[in-house]
Amino acid sequence: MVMELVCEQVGKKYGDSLWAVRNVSLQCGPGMIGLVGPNGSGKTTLLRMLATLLPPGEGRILWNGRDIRTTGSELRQVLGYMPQEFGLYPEFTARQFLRYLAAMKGLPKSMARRRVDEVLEIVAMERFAERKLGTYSGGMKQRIGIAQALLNDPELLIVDEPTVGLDPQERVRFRLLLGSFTRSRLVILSTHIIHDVEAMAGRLLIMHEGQVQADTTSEALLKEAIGRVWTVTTDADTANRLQHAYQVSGIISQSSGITLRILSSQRPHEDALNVEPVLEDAYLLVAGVKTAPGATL
Ligand SMILES: Nc1ncnc2c1ncn2[C@@H]1O[C@H](COP(=O)(O)OP(=O)(O)OP(=O)(O)O)[C@@H](O)[C@H]1O
Repeated sequence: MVMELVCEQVGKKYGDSLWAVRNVSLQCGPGMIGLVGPNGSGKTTLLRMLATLLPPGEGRILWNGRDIRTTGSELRQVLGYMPQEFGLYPEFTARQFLRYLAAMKGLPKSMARRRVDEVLEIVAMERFAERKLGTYSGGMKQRIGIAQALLNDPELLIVDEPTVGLDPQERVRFRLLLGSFTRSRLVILSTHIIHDVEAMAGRLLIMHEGQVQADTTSEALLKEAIGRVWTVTTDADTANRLQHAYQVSGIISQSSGITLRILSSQRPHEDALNVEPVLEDAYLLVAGVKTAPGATL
């Protein structure tokens, strides 16, 4: 089965001057791609263009070699999309809601009933299928969001910030669930939290101000960060000075002093110890983001 998504210098401008996405060129095949970047970096805009919900202002998007501007309905047949916010009808049960969406997506009635049961099973929600959506937790709602995106057994699954609002346990469950889909599909998952994709995505696209700043892998990112991550335990004044002078990826306050995790090519302090990077350090080095004080090590 061919499964290729290509972006050729794709751009989108809102109003006269704000380029939400600019000059994005990509070639994507099966597997999971993590689209990572801070809020406002253009992830949603790019995903909406890929999902045919927004026409590109510039450039072309090709699915299996054909421009989706003219063959959008073909792509929509094999597309599952879970937007950042989707409307759930609180009075519907999960089963009613999914049957309704299956009908909207044009699945024949006989097939729809079976498929609704299948997707409920995939997201492990059969037990709650007769409960009203208004009574669901955030994690349960997200599972239904994924279930609706899977109704047509999509080749291309696009998921926009699925873990926002989930508690840590729900996050882990959700990651495992998504990870199980990737084998025979192209899954694009956007997040501003690198942990959401670190174990699953073979490829990471780091977005910054509408552009793909890095097209890389977790391993390559980590490799680049070797030798550039330090910890130092010091007094409050020195810690304060270091925080202003360097990029900091973590802070812990202890009775022995304040321990900073510092990202720097050079040793930031004579007592600083070089430590092994984790993906978050590596990402912050590329993204150049200063972490707010209070972040954990
Ligand atoms: N409909 C719109 N009209 C005007 N500006 C918009 C619109 N949608 C997004 N933007 C702007 O475009 C830029 C990119 O936004 P976008 O939502 O694509 O980023 P994002 O990385 O998905 O962020 P978030 O996770 O916060 O949604 C931001 O500056 C945003 O304010």
